[in-house]
Amino acid sequence: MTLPSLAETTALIRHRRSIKPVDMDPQRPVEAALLTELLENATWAPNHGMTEPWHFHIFQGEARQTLAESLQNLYRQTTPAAEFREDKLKKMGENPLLAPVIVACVMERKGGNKIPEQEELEAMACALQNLMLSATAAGLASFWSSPPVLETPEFQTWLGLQNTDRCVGLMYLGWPRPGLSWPRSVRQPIANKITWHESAISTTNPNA
Ligand SMILES: Cc1cc2nc3c(=O)[nH]c(=O)nc-3n(C[C@H](O)[C@H](O)[C@H](O)COP(=O)(O)O)c2cc1C
Repeated sequence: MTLPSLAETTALIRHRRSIKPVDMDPQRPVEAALLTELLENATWAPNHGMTEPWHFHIFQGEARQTLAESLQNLYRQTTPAAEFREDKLKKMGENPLLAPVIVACVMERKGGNKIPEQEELEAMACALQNLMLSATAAGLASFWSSPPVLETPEFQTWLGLQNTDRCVGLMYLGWPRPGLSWPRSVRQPIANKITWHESAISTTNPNA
């Protein structure tokens, strides 16, 4: 097996962008075999205790309309009046119809008393990054959306989740619409984010 070089891996990681559903081609399907491969790659994420806490609910075809209507109904039902926004409601109805596939990514709690929930959520984030990088490598656009409605008991009931499960996001996947210019992004210089520890330092608390 030939592994991608570091330069190729770097290029893939830096090429991945959040591409909104409006920039996807809703007419062009994502083949089931490809989608399955991407989701299988997601499951190769690190996970403490090998609990493999993921479950993926795939919405495509007419199921997207059901998802859109349900998101809108749940948003109306669960959003406090002071936070309610017409533009958000509209997007919830539109977005699922703009992408050919939406994957509701669920953390199914498996760790019991041994593995903290936080660690199973962290494993989910690793899985979603695997999914987005694999999608990017295949030429697909991806977008991780996490509207607060996903955290409501009403949404959990609608999707048939246990109350210990958490839907960490809706992953929109699709082919980029023809003519899309791939968005650019920036990151802060890495030097701002690193502290090197090399010389001997005191092992006692200097403030003690
Ligand atoms: C946990 C998580 C949740 C996110 N939820 C949303 C979201 O609800 N809406 C949104 O516009 N972007 C969301 N994003 C995408 C970020 O906005 C995006 O990653 C960021 O702007 C950097 O852009 P890039 O992905 O192109 O590098 C989410 C990302 C993560 C990791």
